[in-house]
Amino acid sequence: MSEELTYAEVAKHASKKDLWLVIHDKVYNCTSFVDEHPGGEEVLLDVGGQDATEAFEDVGHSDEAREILDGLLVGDVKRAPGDPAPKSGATDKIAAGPGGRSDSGPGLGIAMYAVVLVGAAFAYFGYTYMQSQENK
Ligand code: HEM
Repeated sequence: MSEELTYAEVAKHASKKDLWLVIHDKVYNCTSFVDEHPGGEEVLLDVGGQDATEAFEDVGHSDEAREILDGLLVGDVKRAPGDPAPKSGATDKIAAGPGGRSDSGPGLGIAMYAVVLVGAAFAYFGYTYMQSQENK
């Protein structure tokens, strides 16, 4: 038998001493696990009282991690209209880490080429201008 909890109810449990997470529409009480989490307490606190489905899945947690989840189950979440959609939370920061930064790499590369080209063009025209002045 599992309890049905509203989103508003889950949102009340967002502190380190009382931490619930929603993953795949199920509510987990992670209070006892915060200190043991191999990924650190910070990421769990970031998504405390919220939907952590995306954050949890983005990391690609092992089956072992999923077994731990089973032991923390409190109940099912009952979504009401206007409840927040699943969000990625802390994973944004992780995605923007070494892997995420490479995404902006190609864009920056093109910008760098443009700067070099424009610089070279200025240098060329400046040089020819000075030459023409000298020849006067
Ligand atoms: C109650 C929910 C969670 C449980 C039971 C859990 C459990 C675990 C476990 C057992 C590991 C070790 C690696 C593995 O077995 O996959 C791990 C690693 C990790 N977890 Fe979680 N996790 C939870 C939620 C989250 C959330 C919401 C995030 C948010 C981003 C997160 C981020 C990470 C990261 C970044 C690692 C990698 C740590 C490393 O390899 O240095 N976890 N987690």
